[in-house]
Amino acid sequence: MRIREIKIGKVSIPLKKPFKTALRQVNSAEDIIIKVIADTDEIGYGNAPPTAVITGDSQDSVIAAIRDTIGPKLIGMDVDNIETIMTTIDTAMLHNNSAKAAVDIAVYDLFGKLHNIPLYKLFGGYCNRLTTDLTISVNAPDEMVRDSLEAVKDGFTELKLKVGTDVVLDIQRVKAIRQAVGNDVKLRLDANQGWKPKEAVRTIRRFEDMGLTIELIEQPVKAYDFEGLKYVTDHVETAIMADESAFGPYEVFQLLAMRACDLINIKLMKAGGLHNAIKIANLAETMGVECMMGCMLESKVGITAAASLSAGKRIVTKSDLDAAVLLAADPVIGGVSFVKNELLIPDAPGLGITAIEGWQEIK
Ligand SMILES: C[C@H](N)C(=O)N[C@H](CCC(=O)O)C(=O)O
Ligand SMILES: [Mg+2]
Repeated sequence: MRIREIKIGKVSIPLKKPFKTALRQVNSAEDIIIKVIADTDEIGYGNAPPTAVITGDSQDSVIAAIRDTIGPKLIGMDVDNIETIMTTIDTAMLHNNSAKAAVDIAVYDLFGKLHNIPLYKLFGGYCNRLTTDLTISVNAPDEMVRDSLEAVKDGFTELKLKVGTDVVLDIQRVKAIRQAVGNDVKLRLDANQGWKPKEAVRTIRRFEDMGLTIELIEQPVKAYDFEGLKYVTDHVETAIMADESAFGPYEVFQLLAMRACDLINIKLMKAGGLHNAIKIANLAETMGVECMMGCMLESKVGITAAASLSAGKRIVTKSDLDAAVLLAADPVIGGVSFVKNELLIPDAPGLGITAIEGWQEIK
């Protein structure tokens, strides 16, 4: 099976509610969905939601990287030679990790189809269902309480609360939500780089003194501030997770060597795809550091790829794969299915995706 052509399309999917973090606010998921087509007419699907504030990628940069630089190098390559394909993607250009991720996911999808194996089994087959949290956007405390209660009513037992805009408000937010949802719901926080190191320590200690029982806190400080992240990790009891700091395998290697965090959030769009995400999981496992599989605001293509890796690997013990739940529509036929807070991974070959409704090629 050889790669014959790569087609690129855009989808714009409205969100059920505006998505707000300390870094950005959006009302829709703007995803690039690609088709890598083999000489057998088999299609591998991949996606790249450009998240400029986190990865530096825009729609135009993703399209140009795939169309003009990465894609042409792959035409005619044998899908069975996946190791060489992955090196070709990785070395085609610097950065542009979301574009690389889209192509990498689609090639893995084809590889799974070629060998008639679902990707979660290819990656280790540890389990075939996952529990995801649901993200609560950062808003006024009463609005976040309403959103949290609605999520619990819908069956979510783990909530990821966005904070990081104002420490005084953040304490009010978390206190009000803990009081409203009770002690059986797990609360994880994501500050999306919004705090300074000392401010983070003071705030997290307040949560601890108030007995708010926070499972983990994602990315309290700036992505580049590894020393600041370590300072926070060393000075609080609560588990600290690196997200934006934990970009690709090299950054994760550095964070692990520094013991700068307790947990790693793996995202395909930061890592540049499944190939590098596997390296991250292996590095973390070597150091005994558990991982969460996270996502951007993206279609079910990327969620299925991320869920397949998460289900395959034992070291990935947590999932923040809620993007498809936040979307008001799902154009992806096949892939993972959602039952309340559970993702069920299909046993079909590759990603198990058969079509994208309304997908239109852009030239
Ligand atoms: C959607 C997911 N639950 C999430 O919160 N991801 C964010 C970044 C996503 C974005 O801004 O599009 C995160 O973990 O920081
Ligand atoms: Mg995060």
